Amino acid sequence: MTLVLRDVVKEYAGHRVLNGIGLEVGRGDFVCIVGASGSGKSTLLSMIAGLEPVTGGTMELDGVPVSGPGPERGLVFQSGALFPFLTVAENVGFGLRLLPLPAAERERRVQWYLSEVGLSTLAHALPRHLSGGQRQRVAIARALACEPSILLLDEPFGALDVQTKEDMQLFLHQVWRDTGATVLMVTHDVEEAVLLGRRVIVLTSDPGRVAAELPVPLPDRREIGLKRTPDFLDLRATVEDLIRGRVSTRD
Ligand SMILES: Nc1ncnc2c1ncn2[C@@H]1O[C@H](COP(=O)(O)OP(=O)(O)OP(=O)(O)O)[C@@H](O)[C@H]1O
Repeated sequence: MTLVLRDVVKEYAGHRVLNGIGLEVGRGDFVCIVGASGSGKSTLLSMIAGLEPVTGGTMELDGVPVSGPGPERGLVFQSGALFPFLTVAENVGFGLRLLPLPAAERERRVQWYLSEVGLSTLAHALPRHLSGGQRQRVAIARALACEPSILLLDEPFGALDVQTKEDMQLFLHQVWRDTGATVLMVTHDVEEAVLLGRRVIVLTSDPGRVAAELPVPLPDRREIGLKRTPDFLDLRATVEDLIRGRVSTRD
């Protein structure tokens, strides 16, 4: 799986929101896109998800132009957006109904991904009985159950308290390692981007452009203690400077 964007432009009513975006995401990668509010992060992800057309440039998944949504791209939003009258298991299985799979395979995937996100015991619960973190786990399991080529996440932990957010960040990272998924996540949280990404792409605003693409010099197994290491703190400061539009002196 390779996602390639070349010179992508997005305008709303003649107003240029994104300009000349180039991006390549390969199989098994974990890429985080950060930028200030209004830099066009959500717009970029919506275009990759096929929910918004591009104004210019090209966007291809394995050489095929992206022209609409597809099951090979799994999407998770900040709100989780679960179906309130479906159980946890039914929510996880929802997207599978659209795939040509035998019933037994659907059931196997629902059970497997529920266990992967640690929610097997809540399979028959309704979303309103879950905590915010548990709801996001269901949303992630629902997206993963379709075994997408790429998982697209838009601020998935933005609405969670600090502790739950940290737990969920490490959880997502573990799921990524366990399943070999390809992940593209947008966030305004620089610390989150550096903690999780193998690469961090920084967008500047008005119009949104790629200011830098930075490799993250941290081990593949991430833990919270890494936030205090010099490599982490250096990269975080570099990204923050880039977002503020300061020329960084760090390499
Ligand atoms: N449907 C739309 N119609 C018109 N303008 C839009 C639309 N969607 C987004 N925009 C504009 O595009 C710009 C980028 O918005 P977007 O939501 O992509 O930014 P963002 O970086 O995700 O911001 P945030 O971090 O605050 O969510 C903003 O100026 C926004 O007003």
